[in-house]
Amino acid sequence: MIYTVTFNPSLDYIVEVKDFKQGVVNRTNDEHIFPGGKGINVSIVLKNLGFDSVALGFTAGFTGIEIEEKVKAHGCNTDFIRLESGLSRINVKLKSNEESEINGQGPSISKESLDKLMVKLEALTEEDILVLAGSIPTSLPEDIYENILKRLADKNIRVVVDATKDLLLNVLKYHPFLIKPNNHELGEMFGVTLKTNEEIITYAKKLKDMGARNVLISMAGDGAILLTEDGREYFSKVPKGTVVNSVGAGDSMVAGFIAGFLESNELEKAFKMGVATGSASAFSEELAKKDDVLRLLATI
Ligand SMILES: Nc1ncnc2c1ncn2[C@@H]1O[C@H](COP(=O)(O)OP(=O)(O)OP(=O)(O)O)[C@@H](O)[C@H]1O
Ligand SMILES: O=P(O)(O)OC[C@@]1(O)O[C@H](CO)[C@@H](O)[C@@H]1O
Repeated sequence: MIYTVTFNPSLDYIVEVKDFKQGVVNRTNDEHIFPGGKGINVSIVLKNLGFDSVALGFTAGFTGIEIEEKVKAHGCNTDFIRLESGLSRINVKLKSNEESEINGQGPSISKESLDKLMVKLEALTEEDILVLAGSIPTSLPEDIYENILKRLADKNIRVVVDATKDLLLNVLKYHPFLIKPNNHELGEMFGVTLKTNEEIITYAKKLKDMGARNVLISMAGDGAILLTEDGREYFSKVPKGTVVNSVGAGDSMVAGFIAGFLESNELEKAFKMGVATGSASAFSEELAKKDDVLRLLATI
């Protein structure tokens, strides 16, 4: 089974405002509320591609109940831990001349609740895939992903991590099967600005040297790069199309990669499927649907 963990789920409030102006009352032209958080997005897209998963994580308050209902409405299995207090966050995604995001901090997670998650994770076996994705609420220590992988280290679970900075760097010694920073996040990790594909490959190799098995670098409309554990390097352009909503495109890429790998057992095919799925999400209001993914896959 595939398990996704979202420490900090959200309701994503996507609002479109023509010519947004600061300091005045703006009115929306269009608005949507989607369940969000990176692991949840991975679970939804996996389902759209025909793969079951279990969405794990923490929810709180009425927003948490709504998130869980919406995730279930997509046909996903959920096993969230309900927190005693607080509210799952509402993340605002403002689409105007530019795209801006305001992501909330999320509720506090107590030690008891964290222990409940660990019990669930310790039941995983080498047959399973674990996806750890997204930020963690400020109440949790920065080494939480690292601690999870440390405790699961002898289980041979294939782990996918989509996180930034130290949250990602600290897990590399546990040899995650796949990591997927974007090119900007990769630069931030090393305190540099990366401009060319050669520079990006140089720094992606450092992540491999630090322990990652396969490193997938997304570069939005500029393409994607995969470095595989057996030393191969792939570059792919992305399909052409109109970007409608890029929220969750990176998570969709992760889901597409996992689906492609489970279908073919081939990293190159997984890579292409990842790119097609990321773009299918970017080109639609909601997350990628299978028909769109297959149509784009044929062009890669
Ligand atoms: N302008 C675009 N044109 C085509 N495909 C795109 C575009 N932007 C994103 N994508 C698709 O989505 C994938 C992931 O994009 P991106 O690099 O923006 O990830 P990300 O920064 O993790 O995204 P997010 O945080 O918004 O989920 C790309 O590899 C590509 O397949
Ligand atoms: O604050 P985080 O956890 O880094 O990111 C959360 C988030 O921006 O990521 C998803 C898109 O990738 C959205 O559904 C969600 O709102």
